[in-house]
Amino acid sequence: MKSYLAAAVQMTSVSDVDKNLAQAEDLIQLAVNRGAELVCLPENFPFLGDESEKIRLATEIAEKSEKFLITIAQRYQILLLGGGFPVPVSNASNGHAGKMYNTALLVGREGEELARYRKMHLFDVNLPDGNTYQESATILAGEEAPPVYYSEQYGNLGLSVCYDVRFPELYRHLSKNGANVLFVPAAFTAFTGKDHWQVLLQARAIENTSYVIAPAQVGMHTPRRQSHGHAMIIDPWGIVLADAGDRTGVAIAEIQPSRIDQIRRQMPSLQHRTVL
Ligand SMILES: O=C(O)CNC(=O)[C@H](CS)NC(=O)CCC(=O)C(=O)O
Repeated sequence: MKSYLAAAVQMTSVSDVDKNLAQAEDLIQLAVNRGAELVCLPENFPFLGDESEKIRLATEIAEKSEKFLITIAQRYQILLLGGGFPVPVSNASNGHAGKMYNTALLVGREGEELARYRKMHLFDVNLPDGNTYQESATILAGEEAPPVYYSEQYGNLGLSVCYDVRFPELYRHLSKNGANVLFVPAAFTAFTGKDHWQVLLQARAIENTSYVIAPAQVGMHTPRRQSHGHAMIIDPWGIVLADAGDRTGVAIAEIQPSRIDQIRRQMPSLQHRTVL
């Protein structure tokens, strides 16, 4: 593994797929110009809007998103994570007609698929601010544990999506399988984000002595849907290395193998796990 720059993109996706992909490319270009070799896009990067429109556009969103990730990874010669987009369930005869998986896809420099993960934990929550979220109305929960992509150059990259961050056992699974860089692409609500987002991310970094790369949605998507922002990169000690604040942009930081080794020597908690 080498030292390299990683970027967590922060954007405001709306219900216009082409506009979102254009915004994503602008921000990827910004990150690449600053030297990033691994760039991560947030959950819902190609679409964030009305649920019925998402269902109507699902096939188009899925196709355009995959094509975009492949084309852009090749064009800029980067590793590119698409942090979450709907992919229609292929076998519609199994009782899940019209449902989708909230899918994260990691693509390599030649446009090759490196890893894929279907979000396991669905955000079915009524918030005290009056907003209700029923992700399971349109999304089917993934049934396979998240993968680790083992890279000689970039480290062992563990996948997850958004609400997963509240389930530490998922990250334990990743670190047990060797992950030392964890992706948490998100569209965190403004309401929960202000109190929970950074704390949860730092906890996942500290307890797994791993880097956390957390791209984010920010701002108003619809008149009722606002995201918290603060895309960030956190080191294995839990220190926030970069924070994109509350506007669109990129959080960029160096991922250093020597830092992972150092922290895992200083705080060998992964070696002290007991079976409960
Ligand atoms: O709605 C869509 O179009 C796509 N899905 C999302 O944006 C997902 C599910 S609603 N958002 C989250 O998981 C937020 C979690 C969160 O904010 C928390 O855990 O506090």
